[in-house]
Amino acid sequence: MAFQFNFTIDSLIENELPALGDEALGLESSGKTSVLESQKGKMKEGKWSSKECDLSKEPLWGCELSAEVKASQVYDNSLVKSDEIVKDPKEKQPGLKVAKEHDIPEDSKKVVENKVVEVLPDLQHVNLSGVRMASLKNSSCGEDIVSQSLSSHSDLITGVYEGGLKIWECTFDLLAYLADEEVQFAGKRVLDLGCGAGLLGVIALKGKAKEIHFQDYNSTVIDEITIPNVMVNSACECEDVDVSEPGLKRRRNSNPAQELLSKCRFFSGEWYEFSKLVLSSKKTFAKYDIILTSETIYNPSYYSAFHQTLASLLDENGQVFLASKAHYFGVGGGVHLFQKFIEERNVFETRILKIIDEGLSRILIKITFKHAH
Ligand SMILES: C[S@@+](CC[C@H](N)C(=O)[O-])C[C@H]1O[C@@H](n2cnc3c(N)ncnc32)[C@H](O)[C@@H]1O
Repeated sequence: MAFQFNFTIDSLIENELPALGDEALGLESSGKTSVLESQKGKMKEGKWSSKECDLSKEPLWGCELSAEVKASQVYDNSLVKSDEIVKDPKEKQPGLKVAKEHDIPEDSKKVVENKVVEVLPDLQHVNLSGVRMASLKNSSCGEDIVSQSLSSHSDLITGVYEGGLKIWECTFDLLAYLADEEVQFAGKRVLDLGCGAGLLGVIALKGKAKEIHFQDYNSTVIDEITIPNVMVNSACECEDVDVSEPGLKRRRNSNPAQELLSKCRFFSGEWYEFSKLVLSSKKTFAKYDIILTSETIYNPSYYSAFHQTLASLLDENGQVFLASKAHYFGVGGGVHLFQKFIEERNVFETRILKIIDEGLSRILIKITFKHAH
């Protein structure tokens, strides 16, 4: 697949919407360069390194600490039972967006048509500015999150849009860690929780995971970004397979990209609702061996739902790899607050895997059940 970058769409958006800041356009770093743009320059080196990322020193912006968030910082110590979805009564919930499973479109060409594909080391993804631009033009249908994000000058609108239209920098930290530590996915059931672009799940797919589920709050993100990304990477993965290799058996008429895609399921919706949906799904559901999650603990008012989701969906010997900034200014969450929350609940234990100390620290942690062997 050709390497393509389309800077025209980015500049088109900037020209059409001159009053809006970089953040509103999903450009995460300070100045005019996005994390992704900086990655393009690093691409030739062919391997992830968190040190190479152009990392934002900027706090999350545009979000006032609401009364809702402040209220949710009072936690109760009740034990979470892993098989029940019990909402914390003290928690004031953001809109409980109903969860749904998304069908995988049959015509993969249609899904990626009019989308520009960019290449990162070992990965491809659709150009996000292009998707935002196209969504703006069709803003009369669906969730309309792009125009809401633009008009509110925010990458996060509680209960409306939760940030999945861009790739956040801790994703790159976790990608680097998974590669460096050669974390094994073969035969595993994996969830990319709060997936956005879904690059973590794509790496699990490439690592021959048995089953990969992708969840994002917003259905627009799943339809316009996650599914296309999984599709382009599945197709690309299959191009790399030498079918003439002796001994490589393949069913006649089988479509290898389709086979890879059939390992994937896609969900949108709020975390409590998502957990309920998969646990009650008619399709067989086995708990996840690995949950990958990046930049999902910024808002303390979601901690109860997040914790409950991990507790109800993680296999008893499973592990969660979580990447987060140490602190999210404005929203109030962060690693230390979340660790404190976990300690108080007494269900999981956490271990710090890596601290990336460049300005605002970013931290990778592993979460396992306390009783895991
Ligand atoms: C800041 S984005 C990070 C996206 C992606 N993981 C990354 O690192 O690029 C946070 C993600 O968590 C998910 N999320 C946040 N709060 C949620 C909630 N209460 N229920 C369901 N999903 C939520 C959103 O879907 C969103 O994609």
